[in-house]
Amino acid sequence: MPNRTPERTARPRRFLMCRPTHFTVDYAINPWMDPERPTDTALAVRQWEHLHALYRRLGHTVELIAPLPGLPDMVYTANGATVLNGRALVATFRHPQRAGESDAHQAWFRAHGYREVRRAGHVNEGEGDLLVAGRRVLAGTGFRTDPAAHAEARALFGVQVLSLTLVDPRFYHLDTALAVLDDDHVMYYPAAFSPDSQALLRSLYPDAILAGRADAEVFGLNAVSDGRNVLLPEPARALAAQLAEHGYEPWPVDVSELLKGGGGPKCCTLELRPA
Ligand SMILES: CN(C)C(=N)NCCC[C@H](N)C(=O)O
Repeated sequence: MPNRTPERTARPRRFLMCRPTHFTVDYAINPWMDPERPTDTALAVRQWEHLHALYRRLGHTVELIAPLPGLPDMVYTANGATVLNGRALVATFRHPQRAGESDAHQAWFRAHGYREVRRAGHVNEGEGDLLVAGRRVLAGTGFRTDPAAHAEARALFGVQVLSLTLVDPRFYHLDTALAVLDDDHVMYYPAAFSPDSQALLRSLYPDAILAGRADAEVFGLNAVSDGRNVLLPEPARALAAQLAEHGYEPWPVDVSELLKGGGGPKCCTLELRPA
């Protein structure tokens, strides 16, 4: 715990979300998905609506992309692109089941005046693996995004891109194991990373909040921060308490239905960073 709790400041954000109208789990591309387990689309929609309303209540702007039939994972907009300084690097998905989402995102960014919209030339699952942290991008690899995509992001965005290797298949995207809290503060679950990546994270963020296994396993790190308010899955109670000790305001949200697809609040939220 810090000696003096710092004052945290919220910055209004612009997010892209997709209503889970067609949400279901009828294939398994991550260890959380079980097509045998029933899903309740109406409940997923209610949980999503609560998340959407909470962003608006906290003063954020939410834009919407239309859900398409046959793309049940489209609710996880974080995977559709990475957007920085008005440039959108649109995802190229590892699994064919999600490939159709790339066209939908590309069309959305083109229609909304982004100054550069580029389709990734390598497997790149958007903000699932490329997290903007101030003037750098933290980039995950190991299960989904190809390391070559990190170099492509560096070239397009012109910022430092640091590669981090994930080693536990349950934490298959970087945003399941690490959340950016503000430009220079993060929280993460060390065991999800290779020893080299753990050492890099320790040196970059000596005052990071370290999540325990129980909180990581309920997707507590799949969180969205505006610099002060942090939305995270409701069962991650110890992590919420750690956030409060560090001056953040935790907002527990019930995303139990959306977790059946292997995604939480962050997965449902792509940050748009205009020029
Ligand atoms: C935090 N995560 C993992 C995300 N950013 N996205 C969720 C993607 C879920 C989808 N069924 C898949 O496996 O691709």
